[in-house]
Amino acid sequence: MTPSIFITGTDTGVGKTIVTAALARALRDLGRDIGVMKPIQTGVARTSEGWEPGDAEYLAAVSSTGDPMDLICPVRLEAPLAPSVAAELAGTAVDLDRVLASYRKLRTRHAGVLIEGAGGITVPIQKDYGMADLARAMDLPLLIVARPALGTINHTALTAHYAQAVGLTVLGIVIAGMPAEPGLAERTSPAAIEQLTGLPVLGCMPFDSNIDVERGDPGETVEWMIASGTAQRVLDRFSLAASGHSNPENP
Ligand SMILES: Nc1ncnc2c1ncn2[C@@H]1O[C@H](COP(=O)(O)OP(=O)(O)OP(=O)(O)O)[C@@H](O)[C@H]1O
Ligand SMILES: C[C@H](N)[C@H](N)CCCCCC(=O)O
Ligand SMILES: [Mg+2]
Repeated sequence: MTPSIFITGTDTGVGKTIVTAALARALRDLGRDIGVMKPIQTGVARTSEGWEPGDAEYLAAVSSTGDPMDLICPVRLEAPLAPSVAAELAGTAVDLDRVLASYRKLRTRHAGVLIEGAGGITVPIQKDYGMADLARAMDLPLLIVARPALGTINHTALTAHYAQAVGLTVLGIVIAGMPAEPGLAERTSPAAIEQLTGLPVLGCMPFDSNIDVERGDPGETVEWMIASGTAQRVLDRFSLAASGHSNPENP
């Protein structure tokens, strides 16, 4: 089964783009027809040649899906803020019809699509419409990307509980940027998160100094996605959720 997943994070800057790109490339390498999407990108400057590159360009470069950039990233805003706030500053509103039309088009071009949100799950896109509403409108389960450092238990549990409270299915958690020599918090948080949330930590991606976002170089993260079994665990969790069971311990 080819998955479509909405990738959210416990915060901005936690590694959603790095994880989404590596997962998309890994799933494509495993033979899955996957597209990528960054529906709303904020914090990118408009130049005389168009928009400066952002997450969408990294996702496109790493995954090589070959889709037009205006489908991968239909809405861009200059201010490095939540979409609703950035749109208001620009004197506009996020065009949700355009976002959903692009998503539907990508779904016709691929068997599955990985969608990267902006910031965390409660971030507003319009007044009274946030990332969780978008995930629901797309009818997608979530993957949560979290930091390895102290504080991540609380941020991850809050994200998971909020998502589930508004009716979203959470497939699991990927921790991004695990240091080569993890401290006590980094070593113990994954198990604590699993215990607290009842959700699986599907992988702890190592910190990779070879990642070069501007050059579209994912370092070793694609190989890690496959070799660590993380890509396969994501596939398994998606299949389980699609068959109506969200808890692998109780299939
Ligand atoms: N595994 C990793 N190894 C090394 N650096 C990482 C790793 N994961 C993330 N980073 C670093 O953290 C930065 C932020 O990650 P990323 O851009 O994926 O965050 P994000 O959650 O997508 O943020 P945004 O909300 O802006 O979309 C990256 O530019 C990268 O330098
Ligand atoms: C600009 C940044 N990199 C993201 N694209 C947007 C993050 C919005 C976070 C809003 C918030 O939670 O305060
Ligand atoms: Mg990102």
